[in-house]
Amino acid sequence: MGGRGRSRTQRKHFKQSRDNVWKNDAKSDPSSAVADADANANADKKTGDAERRSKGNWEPLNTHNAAFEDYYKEQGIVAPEEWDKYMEFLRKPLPSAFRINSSSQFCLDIRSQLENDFVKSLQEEFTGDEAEALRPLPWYPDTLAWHSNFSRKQLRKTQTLERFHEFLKLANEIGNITRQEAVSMVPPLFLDVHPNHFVLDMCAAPGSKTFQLLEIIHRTNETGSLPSGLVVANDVDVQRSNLLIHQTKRMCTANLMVTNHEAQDFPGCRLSKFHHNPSDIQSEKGLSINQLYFDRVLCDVPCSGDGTLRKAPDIWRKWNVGMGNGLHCLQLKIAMRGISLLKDGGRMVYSTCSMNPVENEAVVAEILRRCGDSVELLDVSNELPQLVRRPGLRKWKIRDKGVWLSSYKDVPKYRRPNVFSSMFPSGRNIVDSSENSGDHGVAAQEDDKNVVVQPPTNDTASLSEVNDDEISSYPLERCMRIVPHDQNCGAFFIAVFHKHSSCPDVQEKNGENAQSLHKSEKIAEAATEETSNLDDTLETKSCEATSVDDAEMIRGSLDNEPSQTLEQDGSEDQQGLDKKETDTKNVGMKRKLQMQGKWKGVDPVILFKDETIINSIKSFYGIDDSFPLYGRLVTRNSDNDSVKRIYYISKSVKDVLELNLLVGQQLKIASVGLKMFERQTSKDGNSTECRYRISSEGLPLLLPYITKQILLAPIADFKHLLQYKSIKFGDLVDAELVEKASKLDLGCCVVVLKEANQVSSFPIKVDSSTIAIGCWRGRSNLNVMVTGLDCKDLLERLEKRTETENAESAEPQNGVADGASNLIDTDMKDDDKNDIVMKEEE
Ligand SMILES: C[S@@+](CC[C@H](N)C(=O)[O-])C[C@H]1O[C@@H](n2cnc3c(N)ncnc32)[C@H](O)[C@@H]1O
Repeated sequence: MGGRGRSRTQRKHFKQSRDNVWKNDAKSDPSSAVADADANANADKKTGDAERRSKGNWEPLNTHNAAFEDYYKEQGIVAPEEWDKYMEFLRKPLPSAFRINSSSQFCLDIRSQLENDFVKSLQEEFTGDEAEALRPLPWYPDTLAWHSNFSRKQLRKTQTLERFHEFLKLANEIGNITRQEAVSMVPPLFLDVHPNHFVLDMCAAPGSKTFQLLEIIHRTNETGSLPSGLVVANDVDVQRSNLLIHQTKRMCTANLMVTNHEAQDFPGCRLSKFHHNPSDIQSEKGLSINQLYFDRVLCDVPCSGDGTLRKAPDIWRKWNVGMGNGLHCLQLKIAMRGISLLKDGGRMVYSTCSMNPVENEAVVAEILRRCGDSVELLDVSNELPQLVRRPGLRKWKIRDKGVWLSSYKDVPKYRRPNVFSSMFPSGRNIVDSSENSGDHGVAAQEDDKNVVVQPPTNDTASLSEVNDDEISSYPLERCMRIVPHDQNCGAFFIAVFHKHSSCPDVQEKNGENAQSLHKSEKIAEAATEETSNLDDTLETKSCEATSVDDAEMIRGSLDNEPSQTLEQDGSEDQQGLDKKETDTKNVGMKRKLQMQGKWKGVDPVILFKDETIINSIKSFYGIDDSFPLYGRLVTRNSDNDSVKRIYYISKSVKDVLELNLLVGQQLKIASVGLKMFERQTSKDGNSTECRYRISSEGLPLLLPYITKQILLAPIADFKHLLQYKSIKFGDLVDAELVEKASKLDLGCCVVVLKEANQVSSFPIKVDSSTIAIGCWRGRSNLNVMVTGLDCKDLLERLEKRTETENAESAEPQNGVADGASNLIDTDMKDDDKNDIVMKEEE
């Protein structure tokens, strides 16, 4: 079928992505060269590296940082005898990795191409280490994730490698594979997601993990049906969210909602806060939910990012202890909000791409402390056994202002607004009788923290009770730390929580005060501001890390932010689509409408109810009644006359949207739904009875229900269409196709590839293997409405299939006969090509 994942990703932002700083390093071996376009590589690099380059200064990057080495040596992050190896790997460029998108229609073809073509041909070409340079990641299910370690030099060396490089580039651009750091693929695998789950990805941009979550949600759904779950992908950064929106477009999903909130304040959408009798409202509206609770929460928080040193070596220069210390509070707040949004029985994964215990084990321990028996840190040592990981630490220290601190009692009073008891292994606060409550030291702060969550009483201790060498009492060895030298990858930290029951204090406080700052949070934020003024400032902007400073800056800019996502009508104008329609009246109208939405600068999501338009679409394409259209279409424009794009939403998304309306639009929705219909701009189109064409993203879902404007094309005509994009009826080979095509109404139509032995019967039977493309029936020709890149890819896939089928059918025969039959085939194709070109010239 047109195939989920066939729409081309717009990569404008990726093109502005982080330069591969290893490129500067003349002496290093840039073995990560194939990852140039790594979708995750998006951090701004305005600083030193850019300056150095602009001055033409290409000296190798410094991969030394004494503070970093001192810090991690003291933490015992690896055994002393491993230290040199650990550092050696951290200084090496990161091999690239990619995932075959399981939702791609060609997933199996791609896997077999890798296994049977590239792995074999590369093995023949290379020996020794190079032979291992392309291999599946053993721990990833179904051989769908791959490690590739060829240097740029190697990629130019042989034809096989050049072909492999071309394959990777095209597959990535089309959306058949996703380039993603190997360790970054791990957290979603531990989340145990099912298609019926409501999943929240709290800090989701640029979206590589969201993409994985969506793939799992869609894993088992049959052609033309949608899963009952959904993914809410949230990120505070609007620009990074736009990357996510483009990235996930390739999924062609109606089960995704993208929001822009500070994750620590993610709205709970509680109906009971707005209505005295929420159950009446709920049953009256047919809602199945009265609050946003999730079965799964992914909490991939902003972090210092030192696990990405191999990919982003500029971190060597920037790293300082303040980065981790300054993020601890925010990470904790986000994780606690995640727990409170989790259903009883639900699972949350907390992850960072940092190796720092203050961002990792300290946060995990504090969650357990605050939640008591309601939450359990799971032992997942039996899951993904092939993934090499190390147990979490139970002992660590805090470094602040050049001093090592083993316990909170060592923290000087003036540093207590910055260094919190939760950062230490015991998490113990100190009750010091010399401190009175009027003091802005820890007592006041901890009092304040208790406004949010009552810590267990044994959380405070007298000075004499606290050991110098603290060890956490929680089973933190259940956490996982992935280090680079174990399996030649980046570093990552993962902890998996199970929520047994709600923790009433946490839940209530978070729910009630979702939009406001607590006094303690204000103190923490003041402390953060102070931290950022210190020598050891928070300055990371690495790809997978965003500092508190960024979040603050972004928060400030949100109010002035224009409609930025493509989903919003404002940016449609930017794209130059149908400009004439944006007359002064409409602009005025749109402004007014925007004002009506709760979120300034964000067009509200509106249920599309125009029956005349819906009926015209339904009857033009003969959409079967079993496909629910009414109540499932949304737009970002309430003026029906100027609606250009109509999106389709799943039942789960519909429920959330309705709840959101009832609770006063708490959710700031950047993008929602699957683009299904687009207003056609062609002159022919305006003369048809239906003014909307089916978008290529929407086609896979709608295809089984279309009974009109649909054609069945044999392989020769189908290939010609892909090759020449426009074919006159007279040039089509198949007489039946010519007859049927000329009888269609002018406008959008669908062309389905006729399988070898398929008989032409209507309605056309489709399944997950059906290949179809959107076309335009003009006065005398058929025009393809698929991007050139998609045509190229699809054509190559069809050629590949034909080759395989030919090879299989020719197997018992001798080699001479094989060659002959291929030659004839090729000659015929050339004849056909000439035929068409000649006729076009006529
Ligand atoms: C580690 S990255 C997430 C990577 C993402 N999960 C992925 O796999 O592509 C952290 C993200 O957190 C976002 N962020 C920072 N502060 C945040 C906050 N307070 N609330 C929500 N998102 C935040 C950043 O914009 C950044 O995109």
